[in-house]
Amino acid sequence: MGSIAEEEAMPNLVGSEERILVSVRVRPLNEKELIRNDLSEWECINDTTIMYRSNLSATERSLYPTAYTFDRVFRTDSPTKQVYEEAAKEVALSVLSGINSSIFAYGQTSSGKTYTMSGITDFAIADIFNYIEKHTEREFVLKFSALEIYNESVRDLLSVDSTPLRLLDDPEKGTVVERLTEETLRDWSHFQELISFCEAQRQIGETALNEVSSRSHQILRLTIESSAREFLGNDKMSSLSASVNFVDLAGSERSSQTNSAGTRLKEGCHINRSLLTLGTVIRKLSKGRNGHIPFRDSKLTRILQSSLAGNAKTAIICTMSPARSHVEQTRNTLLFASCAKEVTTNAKVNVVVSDKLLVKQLQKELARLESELKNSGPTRLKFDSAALLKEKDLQIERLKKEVMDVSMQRDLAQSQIKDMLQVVGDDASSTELDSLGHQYPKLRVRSSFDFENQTAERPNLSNFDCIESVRSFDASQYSDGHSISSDDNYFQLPDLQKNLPVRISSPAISIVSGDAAKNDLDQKNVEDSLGDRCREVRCIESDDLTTNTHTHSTASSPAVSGLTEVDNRDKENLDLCSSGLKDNKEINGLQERFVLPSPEKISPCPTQSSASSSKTMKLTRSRSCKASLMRDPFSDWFDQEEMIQNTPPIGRPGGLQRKTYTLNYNPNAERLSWAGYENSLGRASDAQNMKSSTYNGSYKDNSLAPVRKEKNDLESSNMQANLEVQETGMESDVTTKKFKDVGLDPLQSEEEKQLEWPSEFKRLQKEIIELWHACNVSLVHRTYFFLLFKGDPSDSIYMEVELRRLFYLKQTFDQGNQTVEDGLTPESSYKSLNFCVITKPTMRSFCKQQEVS
Ligand SMILES: Nc1ncnc2c1ncn2[C@@H]1O[C@H](COP(=O)(O)OP(=O)(O)OP(=O)(O)O)[C@@H](O)[C@H]1O
Repeated sequence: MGSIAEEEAMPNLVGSEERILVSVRVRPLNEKELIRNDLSEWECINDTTIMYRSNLSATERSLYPTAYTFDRVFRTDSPTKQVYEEAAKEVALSVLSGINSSIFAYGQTSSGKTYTMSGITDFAIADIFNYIEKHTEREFVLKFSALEIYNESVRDLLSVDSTPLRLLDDPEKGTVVERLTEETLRDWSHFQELISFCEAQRQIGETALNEVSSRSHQILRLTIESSAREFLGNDKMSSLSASVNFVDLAGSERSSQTNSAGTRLKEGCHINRSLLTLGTVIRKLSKGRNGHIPFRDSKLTRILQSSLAGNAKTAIICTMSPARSHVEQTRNTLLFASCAKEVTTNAKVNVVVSDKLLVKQLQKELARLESELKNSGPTRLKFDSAALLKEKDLQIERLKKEVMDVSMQRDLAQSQIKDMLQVVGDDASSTELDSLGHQYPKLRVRSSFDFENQTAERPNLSNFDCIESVRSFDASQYSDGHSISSDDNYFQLPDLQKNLPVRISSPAISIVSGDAAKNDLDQKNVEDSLGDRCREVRCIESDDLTTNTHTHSTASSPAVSGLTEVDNRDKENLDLCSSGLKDNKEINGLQERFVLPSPEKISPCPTQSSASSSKTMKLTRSRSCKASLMRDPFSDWFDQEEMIQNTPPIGRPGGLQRKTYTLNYNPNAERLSWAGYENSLGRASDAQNMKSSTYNGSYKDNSLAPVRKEKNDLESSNMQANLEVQETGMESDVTTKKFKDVGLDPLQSEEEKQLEWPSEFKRLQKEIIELWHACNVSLVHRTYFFLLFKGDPSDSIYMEVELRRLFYLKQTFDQGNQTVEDGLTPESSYKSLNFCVITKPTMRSFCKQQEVS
């Protein structure tokens, strides 16, 4: 070993890969083996190779090698001193140079591990004391600790307290044993004293193979810190610190051979399990350190992790019996040894530097780096800054352009909102509507689309850049989770042409211009600029493309029957909803503050007139759209709370009443108007008709399609999106029962009414997203629900009802596939939903595109 002073001056801080030193020691046949005339089957043919003497059968030859080579092989007559000198000394004493080291004894029970290890420990400690005595220029501090792992519990062998100790993970030291006693070793006799104490403490039991069999893994650890005396206490002081482990493993054993039962059997199981883990760790390490190494699978491998694969020099001495009766176990030992040969560790000198010295070293390093930067810096910096400037310029240009676009969008959006406000403001000033509103607060703005018949007039999709920004919520497209905005209120709908009625000619609504390619950004920006006042457009449409092929038609046309089918399905869904919601506390908790919805709200059906209103579009189901108002929707909601609560919530005797209006957009004036509504204002008789419009169909007999009394002039003008303002009620007897059944009883408790809608709504929005992800199927039936948020709480009600339905479907879907009604499984119902949530700017963009086209 070189001078420690020299090594300290240039310590091996980097470390180097080094293979584990593996030796095999063969003990002589013991008395028992001799008595039963066991033969010695192994022969050490030289200092490094051991051979199996007997002829192997053909099968054995294919399985086992006959010769095994290791760093060193010790014959039966080799004394322990020789084993120490040649197989352990160098590794053990490297601790004096600040290098961690470990010496293991591994082998079958009664093979001589304890015999070998105790000798090696003694020799090593003696050598260490000798070294210390000779090197008076350094000051050494020796700390000794001892532990055993017995039945997977760690015990302090230097303490009489047998409480299991915990293992902790230290970022620097690795696994450490909590509260392990560390004795400062004074001299040789002190060491002998401690060793005797440990031996007395260690778990030993008698087995058929060994009268004093070690039933635990024992780890004796000696930590040595040393410093040059001349630097003691000054700035230059640094010290070396390392540990050497002497590990006497419990022996692998076969319960049949050890005749173990009860406690011994339990011990044997723990021993074998931890040794198995050790074997696995060694085997994996021998193949490189790629992949997971199960160090944490046993306390033994956890504690020895750094010795097996980290900063340590390691020697393993495998002990074996030469007896034929143990040949199988011996082969296992040799196999373990062969793997261990391939394992490398990375030992380095562990220098403990004083704080002052550390600061000095760091300052020096800093100065070096600064000078390096000065020398090579200018050219690189110049280059870097030029590239950076160019990039920034480009970025500024891009941003300027975006700002312009966004400003334009904002201006147009604001003007549109102004128009809409004006429209609704006019509405609000109408005495008639006011009175209607108070009587029937659940006003709807509905759009009816008929788009299946427009095949010939299908838009050239290339004309619809905005389509990219209005994407279908086909769950399959979202299986990878892409395209969902981080904003819960904002979704991108990738497949508009499949889901929305698109026409090039005569757009019903055409609003604002914008760069379709920047739709996403525009939408967000415009959305931001509008703030809470312009929330979003929500769309849920029911469209059975395969079964409900409707033509635009009159009430008596086949299309109507098709529509009825759709509505029937919706009714079924509502029924499902109704029955399923009964026990759902979560959902029931959401009902507060809401006027009970009518069936039409849940399953809006196209009226006859709406069915005929669009010549070229198939009307599969009416939609509900409501223009966003400038006022905060939620404040509006609260403003109108009283009105809602004072309003008979579920219709009046006489049944459903509704009226419809058409939302018309005048591209020249850039103005939206409610054509039907204006008509109705202008004609008291119409209003009267509307009021008397009664939903005659029974909820039970599937006649959900509401009767539309109003047919305005614009409906015949080939408008695509006829938005109906409908006022709904319902058969009170049927509905009250229904909604009572499902927990939507209007007679809510005061407490329930206090719950805040906005936060609930936020939560529901999140639920929609989750549902959407769960709905990972290709959809035949689709349900879209347009909802332009405004201050009218009826929107919220509508939304809520749809959500309840969703919840119910989700709930039943999650519970299994039990058929609910009419052969309709919750799964099929659930899967039949396809949700589109379209932001208002997206909608505008879409409409604008229609106008352009
Ligand atoms: N090389 C050897 N020369 C002479 N006797 C030996 C040698 N090795 C072991 N023995 C004897 O064999 C017996 C068993 O040895 P030891 O207790 O060391 O085995 P072990 O592997 O530690 O067993 P266990 O795993 O059960 O604790 C002891 O009596 C020991 O003296």
